[in-house]
Amino acid sequence: MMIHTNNYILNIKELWDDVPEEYLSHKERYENAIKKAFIVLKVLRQLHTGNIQITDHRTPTNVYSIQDGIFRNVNPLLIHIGLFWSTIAAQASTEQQAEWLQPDSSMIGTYVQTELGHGSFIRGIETTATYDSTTDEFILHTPRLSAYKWWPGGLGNTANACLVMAQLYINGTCHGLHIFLAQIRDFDTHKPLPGIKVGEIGPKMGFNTADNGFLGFDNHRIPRTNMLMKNVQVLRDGTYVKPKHDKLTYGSMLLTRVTLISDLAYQLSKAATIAVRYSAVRRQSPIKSNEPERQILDFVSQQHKLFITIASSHVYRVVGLWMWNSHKRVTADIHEGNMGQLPELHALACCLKAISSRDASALVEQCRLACGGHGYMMASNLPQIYAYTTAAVTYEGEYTVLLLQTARYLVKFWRLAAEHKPLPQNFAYFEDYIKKNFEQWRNSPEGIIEGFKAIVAGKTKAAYDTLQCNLRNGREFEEAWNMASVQLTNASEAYARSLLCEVFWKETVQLSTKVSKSLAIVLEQLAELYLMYWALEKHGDLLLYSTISRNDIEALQSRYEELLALIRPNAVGLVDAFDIRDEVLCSTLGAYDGRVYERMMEEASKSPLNEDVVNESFHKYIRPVTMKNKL
Ligand SMILES: CCCCCCCCCCC/C=C/C(=O)SCCNC(=O)CCNC(=O)[C@H](O)C(C)(C)COP(=O)(O)OP(=O)(O)OC[C@H]1O[C@@H](n2cnc3c(N)ncnc32)[C@H](O)[C@@H]1OP(=O)(O)O
Ligand SMILES: Cc1cc2nc3c(=O)[nH]c(=O)nc-3n(C[C@H](O)[C@H](O)[C@H](O)COP(=O)(O)OP(=O)(O)OC[C@H]3O[C@@H](n4cnc5c(N)ncnc54)[C@H](O)[C@@H]3O)c2cc1C
Repeated sequence: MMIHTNNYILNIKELWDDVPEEYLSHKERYENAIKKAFIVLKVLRQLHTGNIQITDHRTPTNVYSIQDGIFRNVNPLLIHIGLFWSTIAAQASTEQQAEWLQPDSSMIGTYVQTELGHGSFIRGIETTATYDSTTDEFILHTPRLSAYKWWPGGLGNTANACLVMAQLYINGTCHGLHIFLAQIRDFDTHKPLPGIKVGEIGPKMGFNTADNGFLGFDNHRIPRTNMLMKNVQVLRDGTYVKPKHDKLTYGSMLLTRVTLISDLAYQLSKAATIAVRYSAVRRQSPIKSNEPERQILDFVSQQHKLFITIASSHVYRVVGLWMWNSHKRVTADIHEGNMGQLPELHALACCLKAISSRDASALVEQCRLACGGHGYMMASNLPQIYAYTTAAVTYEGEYTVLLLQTARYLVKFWRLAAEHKPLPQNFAYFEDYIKKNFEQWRNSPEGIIEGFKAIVAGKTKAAYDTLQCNLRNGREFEEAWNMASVQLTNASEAYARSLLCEVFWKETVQLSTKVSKSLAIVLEQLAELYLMYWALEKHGDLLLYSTISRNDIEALQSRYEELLALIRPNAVGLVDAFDIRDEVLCSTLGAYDGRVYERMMEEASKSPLNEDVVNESFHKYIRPVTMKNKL
């Protein structure tokens, strides 16, 4: 059968709610989501086996985007699809993959790493996997409460299998963290297997259909061959065969951090679409006293809040793709045994994941605020998009922790520069900074990119100098590092900003040669706006570390305001171009037809509190008090 994915899925009635999910209980929400998840999974399986074929162009992001509309929240199978299978595909041996990656597999899995006591510092994970050579098995064990797994999506009620991160012990020697496949529930009855304590962790700020769970093992045995053995092996006699790089086990986190950048771009495009369309419909006060009320989109301060969101969505889409391609290249190299590019990829993924999630959640919240009171309604969908987006600042590596990873990389290159040792081309600007080879400031995108590099160099130098000073004062390295950590994270943030500006500008200029002149103009305006916005936000840093002057900053401000005016006529067209269907956007404020007030009233009529003209609580609680008072 040939189908168009969007139309096919959108026409499955059971996927769409009559009652908005906010009115459901915690339990009902899960049950509703799981019903939909398995309808979607069935379609995905049919696509995989070729039983149905698609006629539309499909990328991982837009399949995911349809799901976003269906669930309005999170697919409880998100981790099964996004992390469980991909980790097996990346880290299991060929034989294991042949056995486990069957399209009709009974396994519903999740990725189980974080514990009650440890999330960021994964070397501190306490779950153990001890090899028993007499039975050729690993014994999974949770030694204490803090070692309980806590958070994995889909674990609470749905998964019957999982990939567990645990400390590997062989003959009393700990070999560090490894990944094991463990069945946790019976495939037929779904009851937890003996030795497994599993459940759901309760309501959260968002992700309430994600079925996050806890898990403890009481000496639970699995076959030796259930350790993921592509990069590392334990042989039958207990011999440990080391991996080529000891962080290959962390590969799933690396891949997810890369993927997340594009997902955040998509969340931004949803928020921008809602807020810009609403701002074109909403009128509030005249600008000149003799005029009718104006669309709030005509207020320049409103444009300042919204156009940066449109631009940032493009930035993260472009940079997300750039990172995806780098990841593909580096993975192919690793496959050939060459690990040389892995540290750079890790450093880039860490700071870009950190900054993209932080920017995206701040901008989604800005869009919500830009919709005034109506943005506070769940029916605007902005609160849900915010709750979803802000979680990404924490999961898959907490913001500060990831910035500190990138700082390690920057400090290494600064040390080379300080010791006048050869530097790779992409860090040549460290040497220029040391030699005070400062470029004359240019008020142009290229000038801003150079300026941002000067900030990276200046902030890395400041952090490095503080680190050295702490060491000279007799501190241990780790303590000296902790004392310099505010400056180290600042340097990492600056590095991410310089990358975002440079990659986005270069890619846009290239793309502009391939599209119509009129489109090229708009794309370049957006890219320029992005660079100007951040130059103005960081003008204090530019004054500290580059040759920018007060006059230059004033000129940048004027150009920025000029760009807002130039983009204004295309603002609605730009968000329409994100091409997000109403069913996926799920917003009374952001629908394509602009019937904002009608839709708000329609949604309000669905409130169970409007079912009865007089709610029964009146008779139970209100009347006895108010009538008594009257007597
Ligand atoms: C369309 C699809 C949309 C996708 C949407 C996805 C939605 C997802 C939903 C939510 C799912 C969430 C899942 C999770 O959260 S899973 C749990 C994630 N947990 C974390 O990320 C923990 C963060 N902590 C860490 O990663 C590590 O603890 C940390 C890196 C901080 C430190 O590790 P460790 O202590 O082992 O490191 P060391 O200090 O010993 O060594 C540091 C050196 O190691 C290098 N390194 C670290 N990580 C990596 C890596 N991944 N790859 C390569 N190299 C790595 C690092 O550079 C250091 O090197 P140097 O010593 O040379 O500096
Ligand atoms: C919605 C959601 C879904 C999740 N899904 C999964 C999942 O599917 N599977 C899974 O295994 N896990 C999952 N997690 C867990 C997630 O990966 C962790 O919460 C995350 O890695 C952060 O760890 P933590 O909670 O221990 O925070 P902590 O590390 O305790 O952080 C608390 C604070 O301490 C600071 N801090 C910690 N260490 C340092 C340091 N070295 N230097 C400076 N500051 C530091 C942090 O910056 C932060 O401010 C999920 C979490 C959420 C919120």
